[in-house]
Amino acid sequence: MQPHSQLLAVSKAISRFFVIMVSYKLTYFNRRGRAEPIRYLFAVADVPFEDHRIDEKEEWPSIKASPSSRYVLGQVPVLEVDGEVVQQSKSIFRFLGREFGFDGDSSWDRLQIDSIIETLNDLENEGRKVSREKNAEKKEKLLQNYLQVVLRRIFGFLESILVGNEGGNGFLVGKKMSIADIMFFTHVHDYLGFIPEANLTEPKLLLLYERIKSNPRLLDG
Ligand SMILES: N[C@@H](CCC(=O)N[C@@H](CS)C(=O)NCC(=O)O)C(=O)O
Repeated sequence: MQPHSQLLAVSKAISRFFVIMVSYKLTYFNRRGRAEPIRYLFAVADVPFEDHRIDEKEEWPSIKASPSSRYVLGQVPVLEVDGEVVQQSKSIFRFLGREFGFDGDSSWDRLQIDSIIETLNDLENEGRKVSREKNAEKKEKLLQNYLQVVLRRIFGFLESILVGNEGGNGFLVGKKMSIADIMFFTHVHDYLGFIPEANLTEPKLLLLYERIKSNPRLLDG
C-alpha cells in the first residue's frame, strides 16, 4: 500500500467512526421510486446527504451511455460514500440501516426485518405487474388478484407480526423503528398510490403508518 493510500484508508476509517463526517451522495431521478425509502432513512436518522436528482430524459441517456460513467450497471439509485460508488437500492438501504442503527438488535431481529423487506419487495413486484399490464382483460384479473389476495395476504402477515410484538402498539420488530418500518411506510405512503383501488385496512398497521408519519423528521423534505 502506498503511503498516500494508507493515509486515505486511515482518514476513511476515522470519518466512518464519526458517522456525521462521512459524506453521502444519493443519485436518482427526480421522483420517489426506488430512492424514497433511502431518503426517508436519511431523514429519520437525521444524517445529512446530497440528494442528487438527475433529469431522466435530458441527462440520463448520455450519463448511461458514457464509457467513463461511474454507474457501471447503467441504473440508479447510486450511493456515493466518501466518493466510493455503491449500487442496488436494497443493498444501499440495508447498509445505511446498519450504519445508522436501524437494523435490529439481534440476529433474530435482523432475520425478521429481512423477511419483512423481502415480503414488501414481492408486493412491489406484484403491484408493478398490475400497473404495467396493457391488456385490459389481463389487467383486471391481475388487479383483482392483487386487491383480494396479494394485498390482504401480505398486509395480514405484517399485521400478525406487529400484533405479536408487544400487542402491536410499537414497531414491527424489536422496541424501536427499523428499516422494516421505513420500508412498510414507503409502500403505504408512496407505492400503493400507483394502484388507486389499493388500501390498507388492517387496524394495527394503520396506526403504525400514522405513528411513523407523525415523525417530524420524515416528511420535511
Ligand atoms: N435492482 C436495481 C434496479 C434499479 C432500476 O431498475 N433502476 C431504474 C429506475 S427505478 C433505472 O435506473 N432505469 C433507467 C435505466 O435502466 O436506464 C435496484 O434496486 O437498484
